[in-house]
Amino acid sequence: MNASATQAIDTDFIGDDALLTPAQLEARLRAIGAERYHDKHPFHHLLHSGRLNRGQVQAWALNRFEYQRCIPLKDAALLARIEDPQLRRVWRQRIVDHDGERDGDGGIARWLHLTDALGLDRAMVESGRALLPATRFAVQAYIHFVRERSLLEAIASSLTELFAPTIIGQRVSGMLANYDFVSRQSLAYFDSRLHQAPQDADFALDYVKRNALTREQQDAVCAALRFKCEVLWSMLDALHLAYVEPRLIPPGAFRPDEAAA
Ligand SMILES: O=C(O)c1cc(C(=O)O)c2c(n1)C(=O)C(=O)c1cc(C(=O)O)[nH]c1-2
Repeated sequence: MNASATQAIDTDFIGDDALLTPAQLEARLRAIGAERYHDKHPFHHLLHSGRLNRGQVQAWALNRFEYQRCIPLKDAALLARIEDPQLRRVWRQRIVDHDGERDGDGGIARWLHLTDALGLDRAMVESGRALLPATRFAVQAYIHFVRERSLLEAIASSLTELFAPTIIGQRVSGMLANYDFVSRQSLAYFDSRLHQAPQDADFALDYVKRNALTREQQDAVCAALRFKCEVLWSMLDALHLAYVEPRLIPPGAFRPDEAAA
């Protein structure tokens, strides 16, 4: 689909209530990402273009760890509600990807290599005690959404991953080019995500296209993706307000100047 076709779709107002074809549903989902994914957030542009200092990058990695830590919790909540063994078999791989098969393996461990490499204290990172309150609330909102909504909406809420490979590619090349305190090795987390995210997203997209069989379900799928874009967006809003401008760091949250060695 070309860019003008993407922009032509109003992602909030969906005119009539006719059933969409699977291709039309996919086009709507892609239009939501094109408009609302967190690659449009100013904090991401600052991060990728080298305009953050080490303390600000530390704050990003520390807060993103909360998202990483909770992804397997939300996938376990989702898994617990799947009746179909075949679907459960596919979905459980997401938990393995994050937790690994043994200590030191998997996405969470790789994210901790990044926070280590950035000079953050591992116990502080793992404790979550220096998180921004809004990070905590956004991540919890995602877990609650997956627990409480229909399985179809829960699966649809993972569809932000459709848009992740592009931003990950930009992030890795941008951070390597622009920060001398970031090495290829410390960004190893993203190497795995580059092949995991498309597999996960393609599977979830195919699932929602085959299972959203009424217009109401199709609208619910679109709303789930909008919700998830808001989760990611609000996490970056919080980072921007606390660490870029107006530098309003909440009480108890990470203070870069003190921690940056
Ligand atoms: O780096 C990113 O921008 C980014 C975005 C997303 C996303 O779009 O939700 C995920 C990830 N990374 C990621 O690493 C990850 O494991 C992940 C799991 C999920 C999910 O909703 O199940 N999203 C994402």
